[in-house]
Amino acid sequence: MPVIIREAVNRTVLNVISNILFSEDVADLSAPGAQPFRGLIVPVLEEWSKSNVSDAFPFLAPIDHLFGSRRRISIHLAKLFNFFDQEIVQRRLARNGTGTGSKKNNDVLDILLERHAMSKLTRQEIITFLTVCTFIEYLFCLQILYVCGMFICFISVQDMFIAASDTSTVTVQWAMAQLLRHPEKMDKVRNELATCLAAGSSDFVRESDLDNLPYLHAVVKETLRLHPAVPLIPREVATNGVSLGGFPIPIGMGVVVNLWAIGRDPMVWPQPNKFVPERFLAAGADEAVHFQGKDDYTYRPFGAGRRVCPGMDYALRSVPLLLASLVHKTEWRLPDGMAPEDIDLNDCYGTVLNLATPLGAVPVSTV
Ligand code: HEM
Repeated sequence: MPVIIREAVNRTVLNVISNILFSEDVADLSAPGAQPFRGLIVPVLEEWSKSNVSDAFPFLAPIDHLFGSRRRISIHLAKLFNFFDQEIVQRRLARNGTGTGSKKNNDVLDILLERHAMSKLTRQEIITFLTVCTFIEYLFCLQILYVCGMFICFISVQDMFIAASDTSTVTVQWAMAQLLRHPEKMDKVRNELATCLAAGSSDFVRESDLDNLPYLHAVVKETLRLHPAVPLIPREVATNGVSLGGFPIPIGMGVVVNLWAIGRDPMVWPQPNKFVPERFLAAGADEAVHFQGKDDYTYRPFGAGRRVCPGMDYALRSVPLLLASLVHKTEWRLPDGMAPEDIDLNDCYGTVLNLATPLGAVPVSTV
């Protein structure tokens, strides 16, 4: 039975976030079908991505608040708030010694409750913080303001959209699709992992192993070059005297930076449409095509400047770790009758750049 890679990775990503926040898994990796926690998030994101009449006619905002998606969002958010409120209640009971579970978990909730005990944070502020942390992987147009020495977060939904899907998940999915399409590259990743982990005592890939897995990182880099999760970045020209390709761009004009096209520029990348992780291993290549770039802008899958992706460092640890965990000691086979070249690498662009056809593969344990 094929596993839908995107679904499995997405559940794992959710569990990573929930464990950082309150030391619990919120998604069941083995249960098929809809997940209760995801069921709390997805309706909010769906409503967020819909247009409101007041987007075009701001004076009609009161009507949206009464009948539009803003009203439905508050109903869905109330359910999520209630979920976090229960988490707070249970943790406080455990800390008082009257509930079950561990008294101290050294997670974000513990830190927030300590601030609460010092009267530096209200319960509602804790709930707001947990909610924003949950969405931060999903949200794209968002601003975080720091108020009163503690985070109070306001989400500013711009007039475009909310990313209802998550960047790390699609990147892992693209990497798996390319590795299954190129079995010889998959073998290289697996051999590198086997060699690296044979030197240690663990069967599991750990974050500390990542420093010894250059080919794995090259695969992630090549995946981001060909399939940047966020392919288009909107910007507004902020100064006078800007020109692009000889055309003057007036101040205030909107421009769109096309990371997808930059990654496939034949002037920069030989055989631009081919999946060749080795190009990132050539002598000096790593220096020249580092994510932060040099002075040129030939490789910027996380954007650039003041608005550069703040999740970059986290993504550059979590994406390789997720990918390595998927392929280490598990062989992935394509569904019966499917050849590597049958994998559909066409993309579709909604809020992130996704595979048009979800990737399914059959895991076979090699332990
Ligand atoms: C492979 C994974 C990821 C990719 C390819 C990616 C890519 C990007 C890109 C291209 C931008 C726009 C940057 C710009 O405007 O110059 C961005 C913005 C952003 N990313 Fe990521 N991202 C990833 C993962 C993450 C993660 C894991 C988080 C949070 C934990 C995150 C949070 C954000 C936020 C909050 C912004 C908006 C920053 C702003 O507008 O000031 N991203 N990301």
